[in-house]
Amino acid sequence: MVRILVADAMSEEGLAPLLADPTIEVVQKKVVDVEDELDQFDALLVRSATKVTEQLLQKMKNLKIVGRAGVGVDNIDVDAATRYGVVVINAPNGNTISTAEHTFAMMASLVRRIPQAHISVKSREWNRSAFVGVELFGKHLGIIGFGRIGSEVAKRARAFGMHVHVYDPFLTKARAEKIGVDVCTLDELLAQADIITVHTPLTKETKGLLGPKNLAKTKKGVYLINCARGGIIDEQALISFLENGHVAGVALDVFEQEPPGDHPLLSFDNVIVTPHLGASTVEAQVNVATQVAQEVLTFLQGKPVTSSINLPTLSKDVYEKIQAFYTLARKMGIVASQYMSEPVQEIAITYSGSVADLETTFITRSLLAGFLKPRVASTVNEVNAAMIAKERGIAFSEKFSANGNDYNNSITLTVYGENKTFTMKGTHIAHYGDRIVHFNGFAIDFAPEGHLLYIQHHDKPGMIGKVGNILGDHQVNIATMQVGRQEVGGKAIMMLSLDKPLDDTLVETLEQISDIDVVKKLEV
Ligand SMILES: NC(=O)C1=CN([C@@H]2O[C@H](COP(=O)(O)OP(=O)(O)OC[C@H]3O[C@@H](n4cnc5c(N)ncnc54)[C@H](O)[C@@H]3O)[C@@H](O)[C@H]2O)C=CC1
Ligand SMILES: O=C(O)C(=O)COP(=O)(O)O
Repeated sequence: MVRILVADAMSEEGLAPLLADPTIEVVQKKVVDVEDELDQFDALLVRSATKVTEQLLQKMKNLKIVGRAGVGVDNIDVDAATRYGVVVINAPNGNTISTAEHTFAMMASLVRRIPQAHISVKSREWNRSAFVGVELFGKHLGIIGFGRIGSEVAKRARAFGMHVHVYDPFLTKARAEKIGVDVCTLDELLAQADIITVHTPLTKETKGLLGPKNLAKTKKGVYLINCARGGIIDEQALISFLENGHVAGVALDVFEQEPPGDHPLLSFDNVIVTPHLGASTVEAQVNVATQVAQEVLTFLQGKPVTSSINLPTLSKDVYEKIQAFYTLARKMGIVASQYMSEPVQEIAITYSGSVADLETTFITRSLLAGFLKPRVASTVNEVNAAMIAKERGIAFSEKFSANGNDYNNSITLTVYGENKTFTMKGTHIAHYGDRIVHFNGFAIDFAPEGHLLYIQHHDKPGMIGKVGNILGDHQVNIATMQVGRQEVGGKAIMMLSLDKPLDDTLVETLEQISDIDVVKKLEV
């Protein structure tokens, strides 16, 4: 039974596919209420309230995936999740419209002082002259961060007859032209805008982006809006610029600390606030919960997820094309790691023929995961394989060749160890399966599966018989056997597939046969 912890409030309608699955148990409780069972969950679904820290990840020993029903993953320690091999996914566009609409609602409320007027009338006052606002029409709106939400805000601003100026260092000219906005530098935006709204993620670069220096570059009487993340507008600087009257008003949906408690900003009459409500609509909540529920289900079925933060993203089509090579690569990694039972400095992978045209990042990670699995105690998978390889000082590289060298496709793996180098080549043949066609300098043809026994020996009559007799005497049945040699009477190899794993003592017995140089058990 798969167990999923839904730690923040989420739409039941969105979670329906998980709730309806009889193989899944969904527990809808806060983390603090399931402290004793944390190691029993396979998946964790959160919004922004639950902090997915390294400590929590450590406790959730069985966790495979974290689903963020929303956009921002700043409440999740993605690096730690990656290290632990936990996939992190989000629902990037389910709440875009709701947040853009909320931003607009805040903008209109801010310039027309609707919250203040509302409180006044509710207090039985009728003070029309105290609430004279300004129009949005004809005003210059500066949008910092022109992604999904920023661009939806721009569309609405244009409908209101506003001039839209955009600053986003990652925005391509082509996209800006298509949407028809004025792309400018941050300084230009700060100097021109009557209203500034921020729609970036919270990163090292955007933290305090509107701090004392940049706020000083804004027009006197500017209005500011933050429906993205607390801290993009520096709260201390904001207080100073409100106190000196430079900033005419502020609308905040988000805070550096949430909830903000008794924050000084809350004392200003011209600061209007909501408790992180950007995504809080029925529609957005159904959208984001549906997206993460579907993705988690897909993931638990062993299929590729499309909105992962720490995995290469694959479409279903691409996944279907790479799946065979993904499996072949994994097996090659497992075999190579056991054969090269020594410290390794570099792994070079060459993709040839049809596989060279595919998205190979995932295939490479699969190979690395296979290679590292016997060497590391912790979970290793596609999520953290590249990171673990780097941590262990194992460099890896990919090369591509259009020519498959007699094969429609092939993956050649070269492992550089401290004392030796090992090469193997594998191919995937439709309706036949995975085959290793070169092994350690020998042409051969075997399936990388099950209990394999590799023997390197001198090409002499009777060698196969000697091995066969010993295995037979110990009730070990040989399922298949492939042989290869470099030249008559030279070095030769046998690759045996056995019906059961071999005891180490038997390996030692085989090693003692004269003319046998190497015996390796390879378990795939
Ligand atoms: N208040 C709420 O309830 C919600 C808040 N959000 C927040 O809104 C923000 C935007 O979300 P989306 O538009 O979906 O994200 P997005 O990823 O589509 O857009 C972010 C944009 O910011 C730009 N950017 C990154 N660094 C920048 C920098 N230093 N200066 C200027 N631009 C920069 C990126 O190029 C990108 O175009 C996020 O912080 C998200 O967490 C999202 C949904 C709901
Ligand atoms: O999606 C986002 O980034 C949000 O900020 C929404 O947060 P929430 O899911 O409403 O806690």
